[in-house]
Amino acid sequence: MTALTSVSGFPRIGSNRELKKVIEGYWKGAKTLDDVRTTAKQLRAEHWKLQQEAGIDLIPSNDFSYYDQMLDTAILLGAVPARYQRLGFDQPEDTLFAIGRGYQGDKGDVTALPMKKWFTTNYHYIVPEIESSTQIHLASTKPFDEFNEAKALGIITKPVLIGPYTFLKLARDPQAEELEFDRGLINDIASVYAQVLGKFGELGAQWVQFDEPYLVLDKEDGDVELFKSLYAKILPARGGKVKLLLNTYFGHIADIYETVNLLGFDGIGLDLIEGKDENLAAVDKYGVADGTTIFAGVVNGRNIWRNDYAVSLGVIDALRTKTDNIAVSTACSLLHVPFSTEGETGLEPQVLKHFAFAVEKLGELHDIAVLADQDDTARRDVKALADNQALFDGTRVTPDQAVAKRLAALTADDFVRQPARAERQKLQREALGLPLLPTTTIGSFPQTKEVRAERARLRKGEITREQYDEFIKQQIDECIKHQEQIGLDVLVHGEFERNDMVEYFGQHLNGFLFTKNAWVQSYGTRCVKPPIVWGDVSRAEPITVAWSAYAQSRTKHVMKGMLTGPVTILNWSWPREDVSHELQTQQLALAIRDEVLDLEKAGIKVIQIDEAALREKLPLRKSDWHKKYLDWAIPAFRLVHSAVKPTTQIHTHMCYSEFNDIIRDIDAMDADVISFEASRGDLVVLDAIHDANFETEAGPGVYDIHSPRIPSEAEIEHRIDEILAKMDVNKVWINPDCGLKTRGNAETWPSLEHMVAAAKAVRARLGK
Ligand SMILES: CN1c2c(nc(N)[nH]c2=O)NC[C@@H]1CNc1ccc(C(=O)N[C@@H](CCC(=O)N[C@@H](CCC(=O)N[C@@H](CCC(=O)O)C(=O)O)C(=O)O)C(=O)O)cc1
Ligand SMILES: N[C@@H](CCS)C(=O)O
Ligand SMILES: [Zn+2]
Repeated sequence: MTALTSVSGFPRIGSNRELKKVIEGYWKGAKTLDDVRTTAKQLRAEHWKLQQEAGIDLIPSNDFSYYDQMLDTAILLGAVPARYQRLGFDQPEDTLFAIGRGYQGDKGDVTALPMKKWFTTNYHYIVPEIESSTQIHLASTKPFDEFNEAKALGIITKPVLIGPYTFLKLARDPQAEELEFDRGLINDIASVYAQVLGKFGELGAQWVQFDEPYLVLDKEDGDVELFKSLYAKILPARGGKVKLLLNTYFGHIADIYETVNLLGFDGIGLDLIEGKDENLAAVDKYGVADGTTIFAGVVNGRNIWRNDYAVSLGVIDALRTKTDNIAVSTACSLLHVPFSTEGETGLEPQVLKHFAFAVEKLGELHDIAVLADQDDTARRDVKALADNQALFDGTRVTPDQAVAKRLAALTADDFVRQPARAERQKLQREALGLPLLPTTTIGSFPQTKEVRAERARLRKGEITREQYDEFIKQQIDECIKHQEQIGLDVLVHGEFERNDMVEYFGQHLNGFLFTKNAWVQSYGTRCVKPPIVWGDVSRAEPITVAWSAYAQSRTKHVMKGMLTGPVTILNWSWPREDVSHELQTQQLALAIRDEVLDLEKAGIKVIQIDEAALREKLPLRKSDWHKKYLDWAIPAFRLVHSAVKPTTQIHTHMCYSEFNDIIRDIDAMDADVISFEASRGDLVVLDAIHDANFETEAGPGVYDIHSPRIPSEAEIEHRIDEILAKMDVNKVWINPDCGLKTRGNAETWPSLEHMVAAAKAVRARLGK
């Protein structure tokens, strides 16, 4: 019998981002809630049928979400903060959207719940709040409704839920530093999950999947106990009717595998891509309990490349020495890959044959499962295996010798900027003549419908490049005029010419390929279309120089150049798998270094090199931080800027501020200034800045740009005071959290006006 095939989760946004379009249409008043529900139902049916046709045995349900699966879980558990319930919406979707994106209208004024990165992905989840008054209970029928919906189509799905351990570890108590896992909360949560299992048993589900990616992180005191107490209560609820798959991904669970194995789950999902060696070693050491099926995650849910069947079969053969109960699975949800390669007519067939998006990965699961049950001799006759092997024989691209030569010629000095930072900071203060507490922004200004529409017209050939450039220049002019009017100190051009901060750079570099439609959900309805690293990377032409030079020519103020750094370009692209990330990042670093030096030549005195994704891709296990990442990521950043003049001020930006543990590594980037997000946790980062004697000047964001809310001047002044209590006033910059591209002009300008006024008020109080 062929091994079972299982999919952890499927993209829900739709082959043509139908879900995004209908929901955004609803928000604008152009679509009704019925339209949203109808599209959602059609998408679910379409996705289930696609998987059925591909021969998948365990097809997920409840992987669909209007906004985010973590938010759905909070709603399922009754963890909806009172302020959203008080809005009193009739329709549950309206409450859900208010939690996800905030609400300002006749029913009230609430900010959204905060978002965070979903482990090391570019997907953001909503961070649930559990207040002491929260009564955890089974509060929604969504998972059951979707199961029944599929059942009515003749498909018995495998419902998927975020597991209780991961939910609790990611939730927070708004009134406390840390969520207290007291017995009551653990019992209440476990009891809801037990009810869910029982109910699925009654409805006729055969398998239910609980996702516990948090198990791949290092364990803190009490974590293993928490996990065991939760599941000791949940597992008996199977009642012999339904099987429970404990699914893990984004790494290995070697440190808890023995415990998990002893608990008697019906299935254990292991990531055999990112956690391959450690997970295989754990299975080898502790074996597999009788009655447990290993869900072998061999099909990568985070890349776009074809699976190497020989490697996957090698993994399955190794597992077979321990158990015959194996299901072939995706290593994580396919949420993180684009929908299908169909329609990517811009790519040569010779290139496209190397790609597998979500739909193509279904075929791979099926092929691997069929091959897994054959011996070596029989496998040799299978065409699918021979065709697959051919993809991995030989070299795909001709190496670029010039790039290799340039890298080989680098010396240790190329990674060190001279003179030392303290000396540079003095020289820059004199050269730039900025006031105390200088004000600036992170780079982008609102990417309005008008800006995007003009770019769409250029793409369709409806306007010429000259007309488009003229339009962008007008946008820059207006943006500069406004910035001057409100009195910002360091100006930006606004990034109007960019579709995205990574795709745009890829479009100007050799070695990249682009898709038409390979969108991946980033948060809510927002998607990204990462470019693909196909060959060796070098700069094809100056990328931003003309725009920055134009902008500088329009003002007497300092105009900040705006670049994306090498680590972020790689992390938000689809990287090659035939060469290391380190090498690809170095190639990118040289390309961006060329751009930095050209900007300097063009008279740009302040250059920001965004490394928004540097913190995000920090390995999940601390033991991997340095040897697997920081030891090459930080030097790559230094390579980008080491050759500039002492008076050229280098800024960097990170959207994520949880870098207390790597504060010295951030300082070792040797930037002159860093700006970063400053939501709730950041007071802690300010302590770290203080304690570590952080050398880099810093701009902890003084207001949250993810919300349309306009912060008052007093509020920002208070925030600046909080910052000054922890930092040397001579090293503080005043800026928002992140770029303003997703905001509207209506809220952007008053917010910035308040920010500048607050900075001036504090300066006046300090007598400066
Ligand atoms: C800073 N962030 C970024 C991340 N990752 C990136 N790669 N880029 C980032 O900026 N990660 C963390 C954060 C938060 N994440 C995001 C992600 C996505 C957006 C966003 O605004 N996305 C847009 C799409 C952006 C884009 O590529 N726009 C194109 C047009 C694309 C399009 O839909 N075109 C239409 C036609 C145009 C029209 O008429 O409107 C079409 O093809 O049908 C462009 O500008 O040219 C989104 O809408 O999802 C923000 C933060
Ligand atoms: N310069 C970019 C950084 C975003 S992380 C922007 O302002 O949008
Ligand atoms: Zn940012």
